[in-house]
Amino acid sequence: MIREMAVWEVTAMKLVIGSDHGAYELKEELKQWLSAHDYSFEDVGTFNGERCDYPQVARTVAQKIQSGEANRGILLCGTGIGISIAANKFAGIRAALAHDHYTAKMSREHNDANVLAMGGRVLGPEVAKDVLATWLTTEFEGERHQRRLDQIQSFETVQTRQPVPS
Ligand SMILES: O=C(CO)[C@H](O)[C@H](O)[C@H](O)COP(=O)(O)O
Repeated sequence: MIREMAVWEVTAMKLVIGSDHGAYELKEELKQWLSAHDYSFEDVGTFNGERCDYPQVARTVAQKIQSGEANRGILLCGTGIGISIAANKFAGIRAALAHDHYTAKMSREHNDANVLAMGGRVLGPEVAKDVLATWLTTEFEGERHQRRLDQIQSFETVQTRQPVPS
């Protein structure tokens, strides 16, 4: 059954947010939106518009989720592509690149995405806020989707660069 999350579930969420220079301005806008909606979050940078490397930001956010310091992450770069690729190298991370309301909703209902990736050079701030709000408040459906996530998780135990057994 699909349901929206209860207020206590939303406020208990520990968020971590990070971006590279390509989405620094979007990060600042989204932080204001999060504060206005009573979400608590940690900003791990970048803290200005100077060029930096998105894999480092992805690693910081992924490791905070792995350690339990945060339970959900928001990652932003120019397109959202590189930073989601990097985050998905970390065990237990399900980073979804979302561009609109539908992909944000599906990333939660079907994929239980624990990281939302967006592109600061792709989305305007109002669309990005809608994507974020949707992702934060949509529940995972479980059932058949859990079976598929279990299959994905089983790939994490396979040695890298070895053929994946069928
Ligand atoms: O997705 C990305 C990389 O795959 C991001 O768009 C980065 O923000 C982008 O590559 C940064 O590029 P820049 O020319 O160094 O600004």
